[in-house]
Amino acid sequence: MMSVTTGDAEPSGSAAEPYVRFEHVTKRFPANDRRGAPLTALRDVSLEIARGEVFGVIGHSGAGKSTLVRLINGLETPSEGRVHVGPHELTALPERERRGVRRDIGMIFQQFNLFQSRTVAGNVAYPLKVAGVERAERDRRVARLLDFVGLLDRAHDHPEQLSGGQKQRVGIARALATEPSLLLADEATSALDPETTGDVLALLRRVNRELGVTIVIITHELDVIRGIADRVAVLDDGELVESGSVYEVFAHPRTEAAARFVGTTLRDRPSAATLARLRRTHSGRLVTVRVRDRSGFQSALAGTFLRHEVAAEIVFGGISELQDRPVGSLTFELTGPPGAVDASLAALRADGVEPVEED
Ligand SMILES: Nc1ncnc2c1ncn2[C@@H]1O[C@H](COP(=O)(O)OP(=O)(O)OP(=O)(O)O)[C@@H](O)[C@H]1O
Repeated sequence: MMSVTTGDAEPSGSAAEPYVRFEHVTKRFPANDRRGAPLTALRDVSLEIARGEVFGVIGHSGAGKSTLVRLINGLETPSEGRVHVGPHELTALPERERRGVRRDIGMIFQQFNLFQSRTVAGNVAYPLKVAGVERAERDRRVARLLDFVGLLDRAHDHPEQLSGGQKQRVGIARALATEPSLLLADEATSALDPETTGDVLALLRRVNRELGVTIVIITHELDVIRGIADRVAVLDDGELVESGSVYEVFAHPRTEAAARFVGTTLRDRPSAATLARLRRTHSGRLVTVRVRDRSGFQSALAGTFLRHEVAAEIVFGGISELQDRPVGSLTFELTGPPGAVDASLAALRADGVEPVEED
């Protein structure tokens, strides 16, 4: 492990102190032409990001994710509301001090943004040069950083000689060079294949856990959030529609927008086509139940059906894991004496399970 210090950052999970705070932030951009209405990129967004956590922001293209990042690093100012980073309220700071806050924030990008004419070591050294760090100390830090990201043996190569994943490792080393407390990752894995994405996320996890750096990761990919984030906010058309632990938001989305995101990757209700196929081979009533993270959940289900003399056959669904907790849904074909199926469903509802009858 390297000995890079990161200010007063605490290790992941131990702190609830808000580090980044949005208070009713709205960001409008002027219309493209004189007669058009201004464009609202973010509408009344409030959120808190704790020191030491990995916070994901997910949303479709144009949802306002990059605008949110640019408000955190002070490259944009809110039209309404306030943005706090650490003890500072950004809008209240003069530009010179805002630059100081920015120095404590590292950034990585989808297209890596490396200097092609500089070597790997030269890219990592660049921010240290700008900060006036003297040569010997610079060399020491660059070597430590390249060792940390596993690229010490590529120090003298140029970016064009590297794979996408390696380029992003250089990007990460460069972003960490000035020992920031916060790392902003804007679609940092979107140009990478799934396996390389996994490697880069694992590295970011180490940055968080071993160096105590708070990470805000912006993405349109659910798997990225599942792979790394502690908490997540869902942005939809400029509005923050839901936020919470990754498990809460993805296992039990409360809004249509979050459910749309989740439904595309987590196993959920059968599609219309699947349902039509199931109907052809199953004459009983089809009922879907979301898997709950509580012990004995499935035996309780089985017990309820048994008590009501209802035969329950699983015909669709599955269970996977999210943050080490079970998540998924099961579709049953239920058959039994008159009234028994309804009675068993009423018993499930009384027990807090929400069976959904497929029509
Ligand atoms: N400087 C700007 N001037 C005018 N409109 C802007 C500006 N920056 C962003 N927008 C608009 O604000 C909205 C949100 O953009 P933003 O880039 O934040 O979304 P995003 O979620 O990051 O999308 P993507 O994933 O495609 O980058 C878009 O409609 C965009 O066109």
